[in-house]
Amino acid sequence: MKLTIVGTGYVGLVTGACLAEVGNEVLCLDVDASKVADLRAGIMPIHEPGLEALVSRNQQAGRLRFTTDVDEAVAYATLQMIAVGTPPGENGAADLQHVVAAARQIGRRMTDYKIIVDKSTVPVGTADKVGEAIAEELAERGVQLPYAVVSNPEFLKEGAAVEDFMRPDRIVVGSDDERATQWLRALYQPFQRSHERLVLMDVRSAELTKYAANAMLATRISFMNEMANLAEALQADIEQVRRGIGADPRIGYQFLYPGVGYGGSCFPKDVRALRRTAEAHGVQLRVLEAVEAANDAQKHKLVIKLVQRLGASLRGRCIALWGLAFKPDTDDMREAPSLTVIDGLLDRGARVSAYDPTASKAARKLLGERIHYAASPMAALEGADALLIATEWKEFRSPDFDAIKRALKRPLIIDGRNLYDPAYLRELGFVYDAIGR
Ligand SMILES: NC(=O)c1ccc[n+]([C@@H]2O[C@H](COP(=O)([O-])OP(=O)(O)OC[C@H]3O[C@@H](n4cnc5c(N)ncnc54)[C@H](O)[C@@H]3O)[C@@H](O)[C@H]2O)c1
Ligand SMILES: O=c1ccn([C@@H]2O[C@H](COP(=O)(O)OP(=O)(O)O[C@H]3O[C@H](CO)[C@@H](O)[C@H](O)[C@H]3O)[C@@H](O)[C@H]2O)c(=O)[nH]1
Repeated sequence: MKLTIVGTGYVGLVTGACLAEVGNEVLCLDVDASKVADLRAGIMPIHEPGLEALVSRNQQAGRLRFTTDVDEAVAYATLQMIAVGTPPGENGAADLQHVVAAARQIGRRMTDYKIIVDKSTVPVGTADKVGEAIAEELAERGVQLPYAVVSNPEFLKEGAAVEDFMRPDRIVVGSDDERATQWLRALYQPFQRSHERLVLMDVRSAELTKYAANAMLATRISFMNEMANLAEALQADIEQVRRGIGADPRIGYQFLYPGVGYGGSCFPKDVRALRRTAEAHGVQLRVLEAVEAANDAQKHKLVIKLVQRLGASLRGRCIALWGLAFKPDTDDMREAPSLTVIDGLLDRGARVSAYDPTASKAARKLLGERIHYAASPMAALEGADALLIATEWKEFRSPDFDAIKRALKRPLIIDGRNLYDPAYLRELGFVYDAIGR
């Protein structure tokens, strides 16, 4: 099958490469000419495990191409998948300008039946807006052509995006058009050989499903962060509590890790956008209000703990920070909790020496030279008064604690990801503060 992907970011590029991998011919369109030039030259715009090899293999096989030419992209395929960004607008609602622009550029050029697939995360009613934008463009041209708008939200996680796409738990397709449904069923057939994964529903329900899923996961995290704060006050250990509740199959183990708050390009913006949607329809989402407030507070937790140890002013102090990316295995800095930690440290007069295996370049774009970017975990510790951990990269899990102790001015570790055994670290002579234990 031939298909066009509009927007070659995290979702568009992974979707394009994975759909090419199963034999489709995919043309990825982007307005960012330098991104397209890099991709053509084999340079990946993002760090995502397995992606580079996948892109390169399918490029070489001629199944995956990149372009900035909108005429070519619209003419290329019946299936036009929109995977452009939907960043938060002024009041937190999803900004749909890129989605609508993508729809208009299709409407302006199409000459036959098109299926427009919304893969971007978009509020309920967006498929109608996309349909209207296309209808307006067609009317302007004085032509009548058939088209369908389908909602097919994406559930991949950064850091595991290729794996998530290739082995989906479910594929949600919201369609009110039988012909379009059949196309989508055929497109996803290779991903459901062992059992049916397609969850078919109406368009509006599919749009809401995406937000409901992210809101539910964000709720679990904020709930656990609050339980962790309570565990600290009660001298209980949240890690033991986590195992105790996760064993209940009704609860399960996943997404129960307390930490420095959720970040990334999805949970914060999607929780906010869902709240705005609800407000616009006169519905109060009290739970999500609290989820967001709890998360905002949690992002300050590391600095609060540090201040409890070193005092309110951090002037003259150097603080080492391990981890900048919002989660491991990505270089994405969008809404990374580390940014709140860094602001808190700099505001109190500290110098920050940070190490991240992949995200330093992306962090530098946001922070410039306000912090020092160390070349290795150990280099970040030289002369530092304490070590803070914001991201659970694998390479931080089993460090040389003797070397850490020698490098730090005082043996103080404040761990926002509960990587180590508190009893063991105290035995080694560290002052070790974690989350909820
Ligand atoms: N990042 C994730 O893990 C993830 C997962 C699931 C869903 N989503 C959703 O998918 C959407 C895309 O997210 P992302 O992280 O991939 O965004 P991104 O910012 O990484 O990529 C978007 C791309 O679209 C391009 N673009 C913008 N307007 C365009 C146009 N008119 N024509 C062609 N290209 C255009 C941009 O240049 C950019 O390269 C968002 O709605 C997001 O919420 C993201
Ligand atoms: O137990 C947990 C799990 C996650 N997090 C944090 O939550 C954030 C989001 O993590 P994760 O969900 O793994 O990454 P994303 O790439 O943001 O993926 C989410 O957002 C995507 C975009 O909508 C969806 O497609 C995915 O299904 C959804 O998991 C990160 O800051 C994590 O550190 C925790 O604090 N505790």
